[in-house]
Amino acid sequence: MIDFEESMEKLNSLIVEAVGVEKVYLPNAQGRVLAENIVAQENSPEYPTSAMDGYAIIGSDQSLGRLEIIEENPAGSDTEGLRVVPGTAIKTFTGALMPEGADTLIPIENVTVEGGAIRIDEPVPEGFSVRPVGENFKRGEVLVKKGSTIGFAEVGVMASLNVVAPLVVQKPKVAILATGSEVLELGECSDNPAQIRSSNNYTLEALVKQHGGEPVQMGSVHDERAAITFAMKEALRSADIVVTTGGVSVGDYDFVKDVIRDELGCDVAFKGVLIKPGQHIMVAKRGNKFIVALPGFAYSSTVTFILYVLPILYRLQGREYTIPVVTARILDGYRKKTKNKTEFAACNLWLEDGEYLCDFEGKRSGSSAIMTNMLGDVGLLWLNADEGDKEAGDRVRVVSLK
Ligand SMILES: Nc1nc2c(c(=O)[nH]1)N[C@H]1C(S)=C(S)[C@@H](COP(=O)(O)OP(=O)(O)OC[C@H]3O[C@@H](n4cnc5c(N)ncnc54)[C@H](O)[C@@H]3O)O[C@H]1N2
Ligand code: MOO
Repeated sequence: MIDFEESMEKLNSLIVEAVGVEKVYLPNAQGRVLAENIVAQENSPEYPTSAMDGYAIIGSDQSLGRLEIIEENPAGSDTEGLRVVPGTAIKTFTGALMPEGADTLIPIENVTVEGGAIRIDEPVPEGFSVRPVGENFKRGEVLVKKGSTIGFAEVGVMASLNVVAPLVVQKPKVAILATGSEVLELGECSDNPAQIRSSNNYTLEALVKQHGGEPVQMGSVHDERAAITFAMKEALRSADIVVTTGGVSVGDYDFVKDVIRDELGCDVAFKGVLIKPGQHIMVAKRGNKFIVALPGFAYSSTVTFILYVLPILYRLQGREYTIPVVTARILDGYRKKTKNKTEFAACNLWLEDGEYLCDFEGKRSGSSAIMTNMLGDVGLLWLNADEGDKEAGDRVRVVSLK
């Protein structure tokens, strides 16, 4: 077994070619990763524009006290031919272009209309309520950077630029296959008490979706060499990454590791890492496809997916990935379970008065089967192989899973 640091070096040195790009209709691009810089092709606004309902005037004319209303200028109308000359005002509404000659918008609340004129009740500073050219953005500015995840603001900014279909990164396909003769699929009837529900493949499907991949849900297969080989060959046909759970440790029915080596002829990057959970993890390549075999326990497969599959998934999208870590103060201490392994323990993690705090209240101890420890505001206390127990008040490193 190699140590955790070496496994990370080996993982990072794998060559990962980013998947392709595609154009997607803007409303459907939410959550996708942008594959181009979005550059403003115009100024916004392109012309000085009124920010209030009122009268377009020459600011210095307010000293005259009374200005003649010569025209009306609603939003969306062409201002060609409209011109404010000294002593006059053009009624102008929010969003309308400022007519030529005017430099100030006096709001309707600041004037009294008397016949065909306005009386200035409360003057405004020159330039008041006029949105200057390029207030929002200027031609040539990069407004949304390549690599950004498209959220509501990105959608809004692109819509304002008439970007109908931005170029986005294709979603890498991640095939997920659970193995185990004891596992039952969702909804499947049980015919003996030794069976358990398969949760791994659904946990991992959720993680794939959350991190920009397209899951290819393959369900589960029994611990049979031929069935595993068949399913993995199928998976390799369509997916960029094939993730399996179970069948990687030392039992007589743990065939996954053998199938990867012997039946599929993959190049194994590493098998076995000094970590808890997940020591039996295997990472391999076949051509430009990745095979990551995770241990069967629910907690182990989840943690190792986060540590070993997410970096590949991100790099396939052309994105950087580093394990998201915060420094927290531990409130109740932690007894390290291993002497020579890097340990990841599910803890509660929260922010209070600008400081991260963590504790183990409500967390169960036992085997790596315990998935309920991942519920709620969870983090992973990260202890290096050479670290020991942590006492209440210690500063610790925690992987943030928000
Ligand atoms: N003699 C040894 N026994 C074990 C060792 C070892 O080093 N020597 N390692 C233990 C560790 S650590 C782990 S982790 C597991 C990993 O074993 P496998 O990857 O071969 O996984 P399985 O044996 O197939 O399953 C382990 C466990 O997880 C349950 N499981 C399996 N699939 C699912 C699923 N889809 N959803 C939920 N739970 C699942 C399965 O029922 C088993 O209880 O090996 C230890 N043994
Ligand atoms: O690899 Mo196991 O996950 O330590 O229980």
